[in-house]
Amino acid sequence: MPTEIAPRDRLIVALDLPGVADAEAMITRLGDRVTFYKIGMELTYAGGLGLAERLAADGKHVFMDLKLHDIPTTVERATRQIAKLGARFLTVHGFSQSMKAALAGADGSSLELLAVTVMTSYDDADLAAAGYAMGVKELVAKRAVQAKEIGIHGLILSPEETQLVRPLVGPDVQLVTPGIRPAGSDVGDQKRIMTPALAIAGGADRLVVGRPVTGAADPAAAAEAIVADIASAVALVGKTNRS
Ligand SMILES: O=C(O)c1cc(=O)[nH]c(=O)n1[C@@H]1O[C@H](COP(=O)(O)O)[C@@H](O)[C@H]1O
Repeated sequence: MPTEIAPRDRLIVALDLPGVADAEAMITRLGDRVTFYKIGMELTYAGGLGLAERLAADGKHVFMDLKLHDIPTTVERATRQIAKLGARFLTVHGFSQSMKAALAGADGSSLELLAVTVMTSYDDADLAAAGYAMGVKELVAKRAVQAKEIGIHGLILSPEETQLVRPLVGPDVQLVTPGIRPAGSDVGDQKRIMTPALAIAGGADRLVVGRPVTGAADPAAAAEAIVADIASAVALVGKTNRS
């Protein structure tokens, strides 16, 4: 795990909110505590592209979570448009055609691509129902290796798979994990989850957190508590690595 990423920059808050005004109110409440925001499908379809540009211009890191997957020409051309927003990350589903096309579309820009391996709301039974002849761990590992070979910058996976995947992809591929649940928080529709500290201790580089922050009575306090957990886990991992 690269210890040079500041603990605060490891928290990515998912702005899964119904409108730009709601998102702006949340960003104001969170203030300097949060440096990295994810804009997904809900907010994008509610007019969030302008907000993405404004956030990037204001110096925040922006993660466009649009999970591209289509014929290669469409993915490449969509990626080329998204690269103009000034965002740092974009998700693409971890299929070879889509990953290669997104890389071609991002060429010449600073956009980094994250390949979604297996959604954190899926377990082995969900994969079997969708016709896959392998379980979550095997499919995550297979897609991680393909993504690395293609030259993708990072992976979306659950914290349950980081220790399996890190040796397969080496130190330079960023491991970004949703499925984060501070102890005692609602699991909701997530199936593969872990606390912030355990996720970092297990080798996640950055954590995506939505409802545990945006649905908290005090989102700023919730974000600050997660950053504190991340900082303690990073310190612990640093000590273990040195010993
Ligand atoms: O690509 C993602 O960000 C993503 C992939 C995945 O496998 N699971 C997953 O939960 N996400 C996103 O991460 C966020 C998690 O939100 P919470 O469950 O509210 O913390 C949501 O915005 C999801 O769309």
